[in-house]
Amino acid sequence: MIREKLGVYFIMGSRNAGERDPLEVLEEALKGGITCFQLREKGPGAIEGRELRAFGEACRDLCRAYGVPFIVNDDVRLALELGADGVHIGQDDGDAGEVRRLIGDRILGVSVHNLDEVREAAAAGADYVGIGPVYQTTSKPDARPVCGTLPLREAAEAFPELPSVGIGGITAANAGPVIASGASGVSVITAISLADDPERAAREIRMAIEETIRRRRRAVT
Ligand SMILES: Cc1ncc(COP(=O)(O)OP(=O)(O)O)c(N)n1
Ligand SMILES: Cc1ncsc1CCOP(=O)(O)O
Ligand SMILES: [Mg+2]
Repeated sequence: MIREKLGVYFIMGSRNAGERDPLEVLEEALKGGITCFQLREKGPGAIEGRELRAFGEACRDLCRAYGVPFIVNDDVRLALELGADGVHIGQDDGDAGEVRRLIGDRILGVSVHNLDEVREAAAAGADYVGIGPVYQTTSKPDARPVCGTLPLREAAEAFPELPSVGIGGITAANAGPVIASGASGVSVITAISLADDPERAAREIRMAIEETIRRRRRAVT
């Protein structure tokens, strides 16, 4: 079940780790307990072609070694070449139904911003939706305005069968309300990729969401 794999969904490209080796950062994040990884190669200095494929292969192999799904952002062809476990697309990245046909039963994630888009993603066969930016982010210059946690709550209430993740500005300190709103997980770039200690950062986010889940269980029993 993909829902169980979305808890701490780390996203990174080769340029998101500052001065550090991104593969070392990914391995530390895996040791810290991330549950899903997305290769998102964007922005200044983004690599492409053979270099990107080699980086993608190294990310994929690390994820495999830790039993964590490896998702590719935007690029269906790269995902298929790398034998990725799935693809994540946004509203401007093509038709979700067509991507579903191209990737077969691999994981399909779709970015959404309102209930109409959630409905369309579900109809196209999405396995999960990404909703955000929940909080202020510096990682996506073309992000929509901050939406807070309300769209996560609305999506969880209207489409309980479709798992969601919150994204944008999420840290261990503010992950709780995202999960409390009904999301199955949190997607994170900066709070892990630029942490002094990515392993500890990943572990702290995981502990924060597990604590929220425990509190919710206690509240309903
Ligand atoms: C899990 C997750 N949620 C949302 C996004 C954003 O996708 P998109 O809107 O297509 O923006 P880019 O990431 O392509 O810049 C995501 N990548 N992952
Ligand atoms: C890809 C994306 N989509 C919405 S916000 C965002 C960036 C999230 O990065 P960060 O965790 O650094 O805020
Ligand atoms: Mg995209």
